[in-house]
Order: sequence, then structure tokens, then C-alpha cells
Amino acid sequence: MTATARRPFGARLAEAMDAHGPLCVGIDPHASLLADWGLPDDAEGVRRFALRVMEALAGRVAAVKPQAAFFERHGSAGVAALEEVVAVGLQTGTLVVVDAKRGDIGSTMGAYAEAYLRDGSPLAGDALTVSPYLGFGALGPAVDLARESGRGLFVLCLTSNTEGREVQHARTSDGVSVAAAVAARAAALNAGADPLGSVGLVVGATVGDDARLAGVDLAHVNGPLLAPGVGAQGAGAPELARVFGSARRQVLASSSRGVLRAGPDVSALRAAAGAAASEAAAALR
Ligand SMILES: O=c1ccn([C@@H]2O[C@H](COP(=O)(O)O)[C@@H](O)[C@H]2O)c(=O)[nH]1
Repeated sequence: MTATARRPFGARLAEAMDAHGPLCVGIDPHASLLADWGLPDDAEGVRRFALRVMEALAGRVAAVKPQAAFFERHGSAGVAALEEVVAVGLQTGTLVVVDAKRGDIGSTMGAYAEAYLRDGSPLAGDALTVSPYLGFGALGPAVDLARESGRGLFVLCLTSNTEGREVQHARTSDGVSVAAAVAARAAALNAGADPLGSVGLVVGATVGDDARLAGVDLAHVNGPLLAPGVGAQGAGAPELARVFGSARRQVLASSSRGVLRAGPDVSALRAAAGAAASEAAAALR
């Protein structure tokens, strides 16, 4: 597909959430899950695990989110399995958010952008998670290539782990929190986009009142809000409603182990994802 043929990620995601509900299912082949599914803890096990999730959920959820670390753990054969997930997403029209949390100095960021956001790259899904903690401006090459290719970014803002607070709640020289500064930069990139911009944020469903405490204006971002932490990390419908308030229409709730533990049976995976999607939809409508 050429860069001009693909509609912007934000528009495609909004359509997918309307069709399937606001749920992204993470593909995290933990060693313990591989054992539970009767699979070996090697690249072939990871491949079979990930392709089973795709068989169960492709075309049935708004997005899937393979966690690159669990594929990289098995070297080049593991990365090849991640490429297969990306290919199945493309073939089935299922949005793939590659959760690789890339972020580096600008010149190196250009190479990451080519790997994860360039047309024709086998690792390029529909969106990539990125870290702004080498400076938001250092993400420039990814921002540019995502825009050119109709792909999206999810920029870490308020992460679901408590350790993130020491960085994200710190104050910049302007007196605003680091998280608020990140959100403002994303909002500027999404200005005027309709229905949703393509530069999203990662805001954990576990963060409670942190958006308010850090002065992050989620509703103003005008981009998707990827909310990991649903399920295994303890967040559910009440937490989603509390964290996102008036920004709830922008939220793509994300659950990995909470759904994956239902496998390997395809019907059971579908039922678990369906239940999680219904719960998220009820909380976010
Ligand atoms: O703030 C963040 C950012 C990313 N993640 C990732 O999401 C999944 C969560 O998995 P669960 O099994 O649903 O807990 C995992 O890949 C994390 O790296 C996050 O949890 N928090």
C-alpha cells in the first residue's frame, strides 16, 4: 500500500472502535502463558501463540498490540514471528499497534521510524508506541514518517506503573508537569484533526487521579488514549471511568494477560475479548 492510499491512523482507529468497541488486546507471550497453552518457550512457541491470538481475534477487536519484548526475547526468529503478526493484521484489516516504546536521539529515531513506520518494512504495523523521555522533539522523524504513511504514534504520557510518576510528575522549568508538556505537544500535532488525530498518548487505566494532579488535559489532546492496565494490573470499568472522565470517547482500553489467560481455545479467547470489550464500552460510553 502506498503512503497516499492509507487514511490517517486516527480516522481508521475511530472507525474500528465504532465497529468493534474500544478494546485493544495485547499479544504478550509470557513464558508462563506459553506453558499454560502447552507451547514451548522458544520462537516457534511464540509464533504459534501469536498466530492463535490473531486467528481468534482478527477482525473482531479494534486493535491488537504485540509486545515486542516478548518476541525479541527469542532473537531473530522471534522478531520474524512479530513480522508475521504484522502481516496477518494487514491481510485481515486488523489494526496492529506495535508496542516497542522506541525513543532515541533524532538521528537514531530516524532509523527506528524506518523500521516501524515505513511502507514496506515488515515490522511496520499501524501504530507504534514511543517514549518522549529523550525529549519530545527527538521523536520528530517518527512524527513525520507516521504522518506521511498514515500511521499513528502512542506517546508515553502517564504510564500504568507507579515508578513512572517520578519522571512524569516532575516539573519542567515552565512549572508544568512533564506529562502535561508531553500531552500539550501531542495536542498541537492533532490540532484540527477530525474525528481523531493520529498522535495518541499512553495513559494507564491504573493512574487514578494522576491526570488531574499532573495538570494533563486529556480531552484537549484530540487523539486516541491507549489505556493499558485493564485486567491483570487491576483496572476495570470503574477505573476507566475515573481516569478518563470527559475524554472517555477517545480511549482505547488495553488488556493482555486478562484476555490471553482464557486461551488457547479460540472460542474462549473470543469470549474473553468480547466480555472485556463490553465492559470497556459500558465504562466509556
Ligand atoms: O504504561 C504502560 C505502557 C505499556 N504497557 C504494556 O501493556 C501491556 C500490559 O499487559 P497486561 O498483561 O494487560 O498487564 C504490556 O505489554 C506492557 O508492557 C503497560 O502495561 N503500561
